[in-house]
Amino acid sequence: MADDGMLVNFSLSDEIIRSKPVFKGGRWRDRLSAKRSLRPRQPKPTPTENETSPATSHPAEHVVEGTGDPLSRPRKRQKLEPRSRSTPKNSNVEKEIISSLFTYNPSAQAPAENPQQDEQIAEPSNAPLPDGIETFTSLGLSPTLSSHLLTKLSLKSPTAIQASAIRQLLSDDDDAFIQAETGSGKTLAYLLPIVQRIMAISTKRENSALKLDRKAGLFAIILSPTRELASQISHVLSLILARTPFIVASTVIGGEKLKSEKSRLRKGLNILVATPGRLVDHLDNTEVLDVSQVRWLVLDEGDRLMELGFEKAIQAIVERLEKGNKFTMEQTEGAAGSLTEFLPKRRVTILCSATMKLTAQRLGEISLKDAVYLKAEPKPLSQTSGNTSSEALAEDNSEEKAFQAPSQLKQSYIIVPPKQRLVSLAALLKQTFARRGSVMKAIVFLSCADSVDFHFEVFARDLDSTSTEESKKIIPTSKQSTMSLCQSLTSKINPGLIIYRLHGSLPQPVRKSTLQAFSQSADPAILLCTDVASRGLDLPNIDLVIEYDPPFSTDDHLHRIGRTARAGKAGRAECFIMPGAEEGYIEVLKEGIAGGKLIRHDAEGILRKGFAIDKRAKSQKAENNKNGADEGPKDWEEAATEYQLDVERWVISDSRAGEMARRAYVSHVRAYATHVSHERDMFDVKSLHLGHLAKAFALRERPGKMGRGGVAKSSSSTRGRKQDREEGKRTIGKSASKKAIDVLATEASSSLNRSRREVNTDAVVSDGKDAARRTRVKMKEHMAVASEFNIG
Ligand SMILES: Nc1ncnc2c1ncn2[C@@H]1O[C@H](COP(=O)(O)OP(=O)(O)OP(=O)(O)O)[C@@H](O)[C@H]1O
Repeated sequence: MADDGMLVNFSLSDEIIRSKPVFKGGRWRDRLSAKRSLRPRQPKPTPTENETSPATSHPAEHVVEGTGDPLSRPRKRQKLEPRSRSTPKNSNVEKEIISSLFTYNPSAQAPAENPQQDEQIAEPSNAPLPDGIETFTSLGLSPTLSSHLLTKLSLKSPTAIQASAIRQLLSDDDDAFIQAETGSGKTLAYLLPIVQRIMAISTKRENSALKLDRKAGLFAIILSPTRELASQISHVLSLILARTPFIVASTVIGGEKLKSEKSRLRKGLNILVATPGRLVDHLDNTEVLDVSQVRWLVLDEGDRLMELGFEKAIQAIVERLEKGNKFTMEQTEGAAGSLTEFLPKRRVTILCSATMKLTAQRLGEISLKDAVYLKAEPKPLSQTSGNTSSEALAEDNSEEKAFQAPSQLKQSYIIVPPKQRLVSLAALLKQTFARRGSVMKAIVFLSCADSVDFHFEVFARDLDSTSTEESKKIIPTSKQSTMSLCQSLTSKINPGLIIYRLHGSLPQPVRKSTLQAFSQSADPAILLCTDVASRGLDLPNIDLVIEYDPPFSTDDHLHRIGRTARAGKAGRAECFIMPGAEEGYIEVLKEGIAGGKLIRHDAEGILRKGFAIDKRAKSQKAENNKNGADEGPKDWEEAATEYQLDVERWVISDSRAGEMARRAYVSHVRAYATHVSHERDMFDVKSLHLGHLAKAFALRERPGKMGRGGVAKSSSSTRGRKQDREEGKRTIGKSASKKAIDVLATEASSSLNRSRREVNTDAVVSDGKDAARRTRVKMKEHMAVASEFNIG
């Protein structure tokens, strides 16, 4: 198999090399063949510098692996690793042969677009309405609540979706389907009318037979797909309820002992924010949880609830509420002076989603009855509500509008060949944070937890010149840490850059504190994360979202980029695309753009800017040159190469780093195989150039063993290592590697299907304590998988 520019470097340690065995006895022919079988194979002669092909990459010559005839490829150019800053000039260290970042890269097929597009920014589409159109009071909220929103939350006027939802939910008891862009204020759109109507009881309580307090009954349940989102909703709720301490809200979302949740439920509460699995658990096992008075069931991030396999759990919850609801229309109608006079006469279900997917529609079918479809549009408000959800869905589908992002969000993509991915990400981040104050926070989405961990270490790594002892004292880097100084990207101008990591495999308290620290950070900060942070999270001041690994579905893309440009603010999003089939995704990205245009960037431009050698560095180099010291990089290409080599050396010399890199690589390839089926022609794991991709993980060879377990075991025994190496060799062959990918793809999808099935069935069918405990354990296990791979 041609390795296409990647050379395999096996270095055998002394342990591996044994003394030659002596063969005695038997026939001489047998002894000879035994000796031969132990003799290592002679490597193919390496071409000399003179024999190598020219360094230039010619698009016409390039053959993408798996699609062309390897024999017709140009011969590989081998590059001798340039001396690093830390390598003395006269060192005797053997020069390594490595593949160059800038040769044999596939070229983009998409034509370059007009660079002037950068200038265009559309009017915000998710901002609060301009003064004078609507106020919270004009929508029917009490002056007390409205003035609280203004003084404590600085909310002057509602957004379009809030205007239509608040008016509807205050005056009618119909079910509702709220669909609006990310960052358009959907949380307050459903919370405010609920709180207003519960508060109304207290204002009239002189007339009422009952007193409104935590024991008065549980009136609203809000379901969220993730704990993070549930905590956020609960936080917003606590802000709104700050002036009404007699209304009590709480959460049951797991991550703490069931006992403490039970004791909170026992004390009584009026609004409950929950994750579906945990709520089912309590409905089954916590007798004090009385749902007989529940008037509102909110399903936030409806499509995500379905994607994570909560359909059966939600069905079970809906059934329990129907069975448990003691109040009837007759009881509540005309019950003047009673507590329930101001509450809905029937249970109202509200489904919320930024995307209109079939899954959300299915959830609507099982939970909504004749729902009103509420949508924020630039149409007059009178036209935005009033449709039934089914009419509206039909209308929406006929438009075939998959999704739309906020119009002021500046969206771009960058075409990066696989070998240059790591340096391009580094360059983009360097460039982004080059000026203090230009960008405060950026989120980088990656495909899997292992990749997040690896890249966190890459960027947090201490490079000789950029970190001071003083700064290291402030934020130490430890193996367990989710936060560190971003030492390999900091510049003298922006020395306080901090990097965070977040994924579903971290313990819940760590996830919570990491998000909190990132949100509250006054310093510029980068969050590396999986899709666990893509839904519903409202993190302040996110200026840039980078999709380093493309999303697993277009909906995920919308939610990821929706972490910026919230509530009318500006924001930028950049999606990494590899040349070739992935370029088909550009058209999909264009579909999601309401105003403005999709901007194209190329790796070269980003690398040029990110690794530009400034004047000061140039004069320093000249000085070094005079003194006979290392010259350092001459231009951006060398600087980028040096950055790459530095990471590669670290991965080679530090066994832990090597293991992380291999794990990240294998997990990434596995995750790549889980793209939704209708997008797999663009994201086909079988068309990945595995050798080039390895370079993006600072690996000079692709990890050989990609089957079960993913990474070659680091066995300490010589036999084990040899065996691993041999197995590795086997998978390096073309057909073997294809097989390995097939295995990965099958493993990934079957494990996800299994997770989904088990979550679906076990979450609900839990009879007895043991079954419930088993369910919890399984849910926990599988939801971690689900959230990482983002089941579509
Ligand atoms: N009327 C308003 N005026 C100004 N800011 C608002 C208003 N309503 C909400 N916001 C702010 O907008 C941000 C986004 O709100 P929210 O998280 O509810 O959006 P969302 O529509 O649920 O987004 P997503 O779909 O991503 O979950 C929050 O920071 C919130 O404080």
